[in-house]
Amino acid sequence: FVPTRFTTSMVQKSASLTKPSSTVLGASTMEPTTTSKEPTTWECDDDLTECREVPACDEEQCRTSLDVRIHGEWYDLTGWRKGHPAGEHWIDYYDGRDATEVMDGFHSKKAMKMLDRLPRSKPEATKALEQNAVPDSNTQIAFRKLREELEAEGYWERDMVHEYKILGIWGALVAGAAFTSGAVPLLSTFLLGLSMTAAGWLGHDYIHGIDEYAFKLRNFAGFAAGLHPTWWSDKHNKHHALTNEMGCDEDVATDPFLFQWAPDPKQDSPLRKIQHLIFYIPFSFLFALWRVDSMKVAVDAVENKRPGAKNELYSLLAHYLFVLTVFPYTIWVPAVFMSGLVSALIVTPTHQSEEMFEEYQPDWVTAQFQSTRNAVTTNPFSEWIWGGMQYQLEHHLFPSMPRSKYPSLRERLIKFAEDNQIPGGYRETGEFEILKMNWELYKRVAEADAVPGAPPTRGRPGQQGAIDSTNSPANGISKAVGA
Ligand code: HEM
Repeated sequence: FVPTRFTTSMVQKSASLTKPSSTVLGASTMEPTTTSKEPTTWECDDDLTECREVPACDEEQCRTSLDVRIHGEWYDLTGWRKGHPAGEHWIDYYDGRDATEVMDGFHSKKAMKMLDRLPRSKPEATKALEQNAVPDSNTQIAFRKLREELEAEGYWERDMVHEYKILGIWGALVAGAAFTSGAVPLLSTFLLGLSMTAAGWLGHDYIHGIDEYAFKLRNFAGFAAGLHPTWWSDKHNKHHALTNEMGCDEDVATDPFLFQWAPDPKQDSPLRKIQHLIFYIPFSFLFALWRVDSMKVAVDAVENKRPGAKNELYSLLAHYLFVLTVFPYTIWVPAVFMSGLVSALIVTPTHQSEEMFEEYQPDWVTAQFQSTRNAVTTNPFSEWIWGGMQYQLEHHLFPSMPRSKYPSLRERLIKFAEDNQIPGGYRETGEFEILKMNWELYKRVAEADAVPGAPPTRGRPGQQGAIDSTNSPANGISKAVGA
């Protein structure tokens, strides 16, 4: 962890010369006469009466410092950002912001300990950063206390009987599908479809997990469901960090087939008007599309040398080798569509009918309560097939906690919501009622007129867009204090 600072002198020089109404011309336009080896740019006043030569800087060089607050302490992550195992786009987004909840939510004990070795922000920067950052709310502070209590009570310890039971059910379904594939193809398709949905939830558990058991099974999603762990981690953790944030959370970016709010006419689609009548078609494609995305990211991850990329690719190849050898395509293709439909019916209603946010939500805890609704299951089959997603709020607040612990959190979270006066409180609705709520939303949006200027579903700066550091609230501060 030796921090290597990016060049800042060029940035400060460039910043001091920049005027709001200036035009920047590329070197090729103005033919600079410099002999410097550094790339240069010319910056001129609007009327071109006065031009200055300024060194150009690429994205990396232009970055000043990257300061993130975690548990009340500011860390300067500038030198380390490239070392972040999940990619620098994650930490860039929190420049000048509080990242306590995402840090606690996504990381192992080992990662939390690494914090001790990271450099703290300069004291002169800290004061300015603190003034500009949104202060921690009482709800966030109370939530951190609750988390500490739960950790002390052993809520992150796995119940291995439960783990082996759910893994065993998956194995039995695959075996059942294989044995019946010749004699009873319809039953085989049904069992294989159920196994794929179950594999999706198990893979989800393991990739979120922060213990040795989960780390060992990280590639299960690739082998058993054909879903790539890094692809899933990027997409799904973004959904956890920025739940229902319009333009950032890809789980609510389902257009042009399904819309959760009336779009701008430019983003509209004729399909919207009938979305409540055809929703099951895009739902059925969920896993098929995820498999295509998984393959793309698998290759990309190997090319970009992301951690574990080769093994993740092999797990996908092993999956296809297995299903193509054991099952005829007339069984496994329909099974992919069936499992997609079942999984989409489960994942969509717990967020889509709740609050959508046009802006970044600094109080992540309150935002999770406002954007999430639990489903109350009515029978043991539902309790199993929902795969822990019925406890969506517990899962969103504590993504790395084993799912078997969620039911016992209900009373505590109800009290937490009351004590902290969270708007809407602890939200839960019967499993069929919640599906109806989702369908009614699709219908309402289908019947609404397009709204000029409505927020887009994609393309707002989220973690992936954060590499453009203009999005960073800390940008100006770092320059001002020369940090
Ligand atoms: C600033 C906000 C941060 C965000 C939003 C973030 C997000 C993430 C995400 C999404 C993952 C992937 C999790 C998975 O797929 O299992 C990850 C992994 C990881 N991150 Fe971060 N991260 C942040 C800061 C940090 C910092 C400051 C450190 C070091 C102190 C760190 C160390 C790690 C490590 C070691 C992993 C690998 C998994 C683990 O051991 O927990 N991250 N991070």
